[in-house]
Amino acid sequence: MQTATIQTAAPLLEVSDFSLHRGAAAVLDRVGLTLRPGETLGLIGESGAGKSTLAMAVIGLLREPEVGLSGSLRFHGEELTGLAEARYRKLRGNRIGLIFQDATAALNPCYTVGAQIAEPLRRHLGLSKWDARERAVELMTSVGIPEPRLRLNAYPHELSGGMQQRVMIAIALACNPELLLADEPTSALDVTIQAQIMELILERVRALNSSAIFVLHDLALGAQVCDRIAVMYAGQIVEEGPSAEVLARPLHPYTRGLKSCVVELGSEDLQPIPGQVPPLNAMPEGCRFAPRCPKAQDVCRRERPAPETRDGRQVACWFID
Ligand SMILES: Nc1ncnc2c1ncn2[C@@H]1O[C@H](COP(=O)(O)OP(=O)(O)OP(=O)(O)O)[C@@H](O)[C@H]1O
Repeated sequence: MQTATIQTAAPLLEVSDFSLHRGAAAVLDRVGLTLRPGETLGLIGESGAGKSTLAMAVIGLLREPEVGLSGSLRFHGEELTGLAEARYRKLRGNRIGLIFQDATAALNPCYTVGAQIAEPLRRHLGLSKWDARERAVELMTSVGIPEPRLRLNAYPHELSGGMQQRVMIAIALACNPELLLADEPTSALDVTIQAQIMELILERVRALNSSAIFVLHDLALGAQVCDRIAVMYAGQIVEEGPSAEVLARPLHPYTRGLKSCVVELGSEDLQPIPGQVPPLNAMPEGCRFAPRCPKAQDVCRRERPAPETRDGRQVACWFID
């Protein structure tokens, strides 16, 4: 979709001031994001930043009373926090698809892959057994599974990791979802096929004109495959904006740190970010990055900076250059 069209379209997903607590700990702290139809967003950050937690909350797999929720998650204007499970079931696997990082764990070992691809087609689209089977063959072809008719009857363990991931992509996209959540979709795969699978997901997302959120560790990969990037640190979004600009000129000190890790990797100038992410039960009062930030002043330790619009992006820092 053209960038100008995307910018004016009504949001598909709107996350505002959204927090998620596990006990007293704010795993997500006042997160804000907007995703428009046809847009791809990379959610980038270190392990433990809260990326998967946000994806799981959007798809309704982390709900009250298991966790505490506040703020708002809207899908096509419909509030998702507090949505009845029966309603969520109509969205999940239908209008919102999900790809997990580990297909072996996500696929049911007791059912053939054909049955697992056909299930959402029958449940959400009401296809007959025969039609669902034929559509499953088409979907398997579209994700590059050779001899799909033969493989319909295979159990997950009979397929390679890459083929299992292709099956999961077929399931996630079976009902042409408007939104795809892909949580580290290639990290459990061999390096040699990671790029192929990422390319396949992007190609299918574009073909369906769907929106997608990719949960990733890698800033450079996120910038390469997504229209926009949101950088998360310790449960907060510190910077969000168009990928090329965020990568070329990061404004938040944490994004800069991530970039220097990527760009300098393998060279003698590698500059790892000093220190560690604080534990959930000991988060700093103000900016959560302050203890590791080279620019931190008293105000950073005292008060959390609100996101500010700068050069077409949102940056949460007291000292943006
Ligand atoms: N079931 C759980 N119980 C308690 N704490 C949890 C649970 N799952 C996640 N957490 C904590 O929530 C925080 C966010 O975790 P999350 O998995 O969302 O991060 P992430 O950015 O997706 O990391 P990764 O890239 O490693 O998946 C972490 O501090 C993690 O330890």
